[in-house]
Amino acid sequence: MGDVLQFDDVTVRRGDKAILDSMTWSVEEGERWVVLGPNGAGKTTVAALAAARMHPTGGRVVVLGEELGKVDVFELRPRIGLSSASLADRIPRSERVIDVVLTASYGMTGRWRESYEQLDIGRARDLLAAFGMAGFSERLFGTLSEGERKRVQIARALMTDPELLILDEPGAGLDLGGREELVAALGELAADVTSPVLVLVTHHVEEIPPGFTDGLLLREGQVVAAGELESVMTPQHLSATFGLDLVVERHGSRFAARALAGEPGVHEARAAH
Ligand SMILES: Nc1ncnc2c1ncn2[C@@H]1O[C@H](COP(=O)(O)OP(=O)(O)OP(=O)(O)O)[C@@H](O)[C@H]1O
Repeated sequence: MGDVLQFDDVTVRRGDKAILDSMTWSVEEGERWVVLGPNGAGKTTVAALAAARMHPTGGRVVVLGEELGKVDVFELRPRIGLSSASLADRIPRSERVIDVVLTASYGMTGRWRESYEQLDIGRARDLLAAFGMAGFSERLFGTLSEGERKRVQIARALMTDPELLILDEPGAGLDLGGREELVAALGELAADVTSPVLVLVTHHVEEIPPGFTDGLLLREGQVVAAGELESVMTPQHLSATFGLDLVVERHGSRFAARALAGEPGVHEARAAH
């Protein structure tokens, strides 16, 4: 039984389609998960369930010890940090960066706690600095680059000091430098024992930060593999997940994948095994 997340036989239906199909998954304290799969695999659906933003059609979802459907989600949500494209779309472009981060804590308390004002501002500044955004506090959110916005969103998601942090495609739309900066920042977060449990949704194995411990591979609403990254990140599992023959390489703490097709040298190397 996962202390942090427990999905038992979870199904989500939309019309006559099961976008998640009998999914079982456990997440424990201290783990750092990556949820990997192609477009339409059900990753965002998993993230929305884990963040208590959606209820399952069937089965049981337990988040931080509370079963969805039996808990007031408005009490549960402040314990979960979420960064996603749909939440980002709701951030006013005219809001100052420091306020984007600070308003996460208003959401938690539902009111402005005068006596905590300086503490909150200090925390927001520290979080922005941790994600390389120290000089951006007074800028308007709408004037930031895509990569800068992603980093502000993660700082915002951490503002309430959540027990669980869910990042749905934080690397989407970033250039190579932006991606590498994000991966490094998430690697630092993963290495910090005081960090919340992390769940990172991505399409790309190259975006898995160092220090991530576990992987959930999804295809068409079903689990292809789940467990320790070492055992999950095989060419067989990833090929089944993405529906094409893949070569998977590990360089230190990072992964890379590419299609086997058009790689005769690789074919020969594999045939020789
Ligand atoms: N409200 C809905 N009605 C019908 N189908 C839906 C609905 N929401 C999601 N789906 C479908 O469910 C499937 C899974 O969607 P989901 O967004 O969870 O996938 P994903 O793995 O996050 O995809 P992507 O990588 O493209 O963001 C998709 O085929 C999507 O079209």
